[in-house]
Amino acid sequence: MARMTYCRRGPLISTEGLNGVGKTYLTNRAVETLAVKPLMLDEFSQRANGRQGLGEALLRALREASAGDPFLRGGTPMTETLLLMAIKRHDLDTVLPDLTSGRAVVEGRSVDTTAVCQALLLHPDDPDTALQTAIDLLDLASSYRPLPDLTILVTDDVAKALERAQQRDRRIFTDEQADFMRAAGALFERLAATDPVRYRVVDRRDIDEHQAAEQIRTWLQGAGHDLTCLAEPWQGPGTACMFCRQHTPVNAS
Ligand SMILES: Nc1ncnc2c1ncn2[C@@H]1O[C@H](COP(=O)(O)OP(=O)(O)OP(=O)(O)O)[C@@H](O)[C@H]1O
Ligand SMILES: Cc1cn([C@H]2C[C@H](O)[C@@H](COP(=O)(O)O)O2)c(=O)[nH]c1=O
Repeated sequence: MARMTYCRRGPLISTEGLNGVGKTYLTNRAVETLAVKPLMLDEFSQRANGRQGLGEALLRALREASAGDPFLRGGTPMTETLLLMAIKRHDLDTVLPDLTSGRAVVEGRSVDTTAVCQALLLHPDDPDTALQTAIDLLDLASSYRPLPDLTILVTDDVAKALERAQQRDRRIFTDEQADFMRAAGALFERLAATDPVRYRVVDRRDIDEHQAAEQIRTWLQGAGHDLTCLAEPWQGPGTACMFCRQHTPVNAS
């Protein structure tokens, strides 16, 4: 068994949840009160005309192929899955220097969204198989890049999230898109329950926005402790940490 070595890298944190659930709003409120700010990596919808580079070009290709669908569905779910995972790997590549210097990074959506949305596309009428597929897709994603150290899932009434998303984006979701969102909400919650170590869930049905932001703040503050070295997941045991370059000793247990 590999022995853990502790690393001075910053924590990689993701926020997850449905469109309009308040991930960005609540995280920004939580971060406002932190003395040391994490680097915030934009959600996809914030990137429309901003960044240049390979990640943006891949996202543009997905947008064009899906002709305005909010869930980037172009009809070839596995190809889209691999491109989405490549974008999330690209996101990680862009923040490696920050993480290496010890800074926390918060990604608005990470590979969990990809796993949930693509699993639903592959198994629209079978929630149990969709859950297993989401777990399998996360496993695939974790061979591209390390999973986040902490994932904060924000949940709420789907109808409220939908209303906020529609108002913000000035668009009406079709009934089919609203159904997809409902199914994604249920799958996010089931997926989170499979990994209580990585996930924290904040449910806006139970607490007000001040309490929710305070809860997120506490989790962000606690995320930097006892982080271990991480090798590139596609390399074998005993390879150097991708952040501090230490070699993790490999011990037979
Ligand atoms: N408690 C709140 N009070 C007022 N406005 C809110 C609240 N929560 C969210 N909003 C607003 O609702 C909209 C959706 O919230 P936000 O952009 O944070 O959602 P999101 O989860 O990041 O969504 P997406 O994934 O679609 O980008 C935004 O316009 C935001 O300002
Ligand atoms: C990462 C990712 C995103 N999507 C969808 C979800 C949203 O409808 C849009 C925009 O995302 P934002 O980050 O909330 O701005 O993209 C997806 O379907 N699959 C994914 O992997």
